[in-house]
Amino acid sequence: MGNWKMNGLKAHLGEVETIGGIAADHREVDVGLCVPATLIAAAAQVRGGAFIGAQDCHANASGAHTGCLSGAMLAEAGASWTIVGHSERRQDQGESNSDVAAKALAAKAAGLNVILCVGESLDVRDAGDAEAVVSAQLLASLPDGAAADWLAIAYEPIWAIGTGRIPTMEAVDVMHRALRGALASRIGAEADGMRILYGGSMNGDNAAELMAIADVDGGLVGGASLTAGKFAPIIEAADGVVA
Ligand SMILES: O=C[C@H](O)COP(=O)(O)O
Repeated sequence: MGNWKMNGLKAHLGEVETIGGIAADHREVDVGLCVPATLIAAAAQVRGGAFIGAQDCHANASGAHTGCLSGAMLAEAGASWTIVGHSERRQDQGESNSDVAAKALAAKAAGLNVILCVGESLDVRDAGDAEAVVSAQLLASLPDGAAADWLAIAYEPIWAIGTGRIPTMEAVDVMHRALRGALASRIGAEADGMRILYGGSMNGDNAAELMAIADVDGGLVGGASLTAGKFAPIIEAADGVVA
């Protein structure tokens, strides 16, 4: 899944169209782009084989929430997915774990699939507490009724986002196993099928190795999803892992 964050104008819809065409050639892989809300409707017109997603969803279905968008609005515009709980929103908008769980439930109620993000700061990583802290964050953010047919998790170490740095493959493996275990402690066997994506400086050079890790089921990709040229090798790497 690509996350365009606060990037993209109508001039960039050609990238959506090209990525949609590549997605159509890789049907074994679920490919999507979470574009700015202003582009959802137009992107949905040219999406080809790619899903279109939003980047946030309000916890309420309607009401006096100036500047916010409900799940129904996002779905009507053409989104079939939304991200909730991205670290940039947790930080910039002060979203708490319970806010994130409420947003996920509201998105599900509107028929959206959801990617719920978790991840640790560099201080937490350096202190050696990352698995415990992120597992606790996940369980505190997990909505009631969490199930693999509508919810995916994205593990994004905050210090790896947009920095070109990634954890060692071993560290990713250890974290994803821990998150799978945390999920299992709450939802039992349903955890086996829930996709856990890795995010944070994934690119065409590291995607294959990251996605070959047993409990890594895909990627949440920022910068390298902005152009078809950079996103295509990641889609191809995912297809190679599926094959
Ligand atoms: O949502 C995507 C992530 O924050 C990763 O961003 P990045 O690939 O630019 O590091």
